[in-house]
Amino acid sequence: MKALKYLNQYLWKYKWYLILGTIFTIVSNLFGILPAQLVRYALDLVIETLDIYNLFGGSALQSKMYDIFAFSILLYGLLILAMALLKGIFLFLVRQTIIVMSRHIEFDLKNDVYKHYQTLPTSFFRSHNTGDLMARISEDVSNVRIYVGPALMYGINLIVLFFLVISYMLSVNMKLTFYVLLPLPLLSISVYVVNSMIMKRSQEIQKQLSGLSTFVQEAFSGIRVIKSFVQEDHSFSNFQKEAEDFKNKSLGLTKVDSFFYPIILLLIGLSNILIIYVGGKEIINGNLTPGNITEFILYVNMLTWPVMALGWTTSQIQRAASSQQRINEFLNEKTTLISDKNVIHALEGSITFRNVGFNYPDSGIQALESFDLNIKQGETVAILGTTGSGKSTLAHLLCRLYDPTEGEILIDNIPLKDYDVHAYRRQIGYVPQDVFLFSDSIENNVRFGSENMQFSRIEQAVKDADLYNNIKDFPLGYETMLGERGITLSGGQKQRLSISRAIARDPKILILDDCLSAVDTNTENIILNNLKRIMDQRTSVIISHRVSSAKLADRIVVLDDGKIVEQGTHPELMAKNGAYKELYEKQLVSEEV
Ligand SMILES: Nc1ncnc2c1ncn2[C@@H]1O[C@H](COP(=O)(O)OP(=O)(O)OP(=O)(O)O)[C@@H](O)[C@H]1O
Repeated sequence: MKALKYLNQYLWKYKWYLILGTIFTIVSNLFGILPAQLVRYALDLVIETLDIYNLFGGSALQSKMYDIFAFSILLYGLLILAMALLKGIFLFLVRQTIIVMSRHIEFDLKNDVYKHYQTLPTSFFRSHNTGDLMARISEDVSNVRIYVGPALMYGINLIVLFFLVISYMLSVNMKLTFYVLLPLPLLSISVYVVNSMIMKRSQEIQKQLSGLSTFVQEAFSGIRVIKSFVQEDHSFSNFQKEAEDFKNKSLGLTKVDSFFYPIILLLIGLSNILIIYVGGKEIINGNLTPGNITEFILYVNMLTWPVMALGWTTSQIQRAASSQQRINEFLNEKTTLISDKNVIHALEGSITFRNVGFNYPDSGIQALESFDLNIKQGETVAILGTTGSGKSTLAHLLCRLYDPTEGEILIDNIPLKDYDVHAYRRQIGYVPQDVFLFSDSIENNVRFGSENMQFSRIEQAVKDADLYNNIKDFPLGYETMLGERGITLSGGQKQRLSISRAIARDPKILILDDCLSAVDTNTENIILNNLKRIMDQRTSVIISHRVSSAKLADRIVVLDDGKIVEQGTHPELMAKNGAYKELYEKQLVSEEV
């Protein structure tokens, strides 16, 4: 329950909706209760007048009496109708305030969670699956919305109605009120017991649903692998297992739910029997009129729905509390990639790795060890190495997706940790190893959020990445839509589009992480030559496992197991007869083959 405190800030923000909603709830309930009294007046009037009416049997006065009597009944009827209409209007206003408030809160909370997700480090996204992230921002926020919307509305309604109905009941007859309310403690206990069971089962269902979404998301992201390995049946049977588990858990919840309503109806029925029995005795004793009994029955039935909703409301509140707790868990996660000084500096582009060591926090794998490297402003450095030697890790550290666990990185002799993260990243062009394109047009994928980027710049970037001729051949040109992960493009085209995106923003430091692996050596040459031209006076770090990518670099650094084993120019390294030469000759032979 404590977790729900987090929502108070939103309730405070939209307090007027809540205050007005409460006022409308009180008014609508008043218009709901008054008809019960009108029914009592009308019924008592009928019973009392009927005797007098019969007394004047046959006389002219009787028909006159009938007219007055009929008119009075009609008036009561019209009044009851008017009250129902007014109650309806105010109920509409209750929904227009409290439910509208809940939608505003849902919107704010979703935005806050999304905004917070974006501040979290990459390690966070590695240690939590996408299904879980999605579940917390969608289902959990929806559960919380139900608490600040319908649950709060029914809760306020129940309190107001209870207060009004019970005070009216007490004013009519204390003894009858006592008997009518006798089953209430029993009701509360059963509501509590059943709700605890509902709660436990709902949590299990929620967990299962998160697992199910992760499974489906992963299966369809990897659908090509599933199909090519003919694993559809296997994948389906795994899905069925998960879905079956979900179904069984849901059925368990339905079973508990089905107990809930009959219990409440039984207890309400018990109250009705008590009214008739005790009320009947009170009529005999002359303390009550038949109108009072009808009024009481109406009151008790008026309480039926809110009392039933009480169970639903408490279970929703508990469900919202567990959802909010899950949301808070993520909201309490703080990024470690903070900067005390927030230096904003126009980069020149010199990079220094000083005794850098790095262990991945989630796996503990040491990817870099005592790594020292100086890259001058304007230099093009190629990083070569076997797989798993730590090349991509260097790119991650340069983009400050992680901080080194030892040593430090200096950019223009200022520690990278001191830079304002966003201002720094804006001056970096990073092409990741696993290309990611958005389901949007080619133009928007290159522009990528830079609304003011001139089209000529996009066009030039596309030309420099040697993608221009391909785009020209597409019927829709730059407007060609790319499916999820850009499946309409070939691997090499995707890589080139990703390069265009990085160079279009005119970076001061360009980091290419093995992003020429899917293009042929000829295209690779064209791109590298263009990059040499556009990155003149700017720094480029070209990571690759192919020596061909290194040929235009000013310097080549060879990595092995997180350490530099060789560095120098191509002729220098060839003369060394070491790892580079071995790699070069191996790749040359395989290319010739
Ligand atoms: N996010 C991660 N979490 C945990 N360990 C990681 C992560 N990324 C990489 N590693 C590990 O760190 C080591 C270096 O990986 P890195 O990706 O830097 O190698 P690489 O040289 O770029 O390899 P490749 O050429 O195959 O991409 C590897 O042992 C790898 O398993």
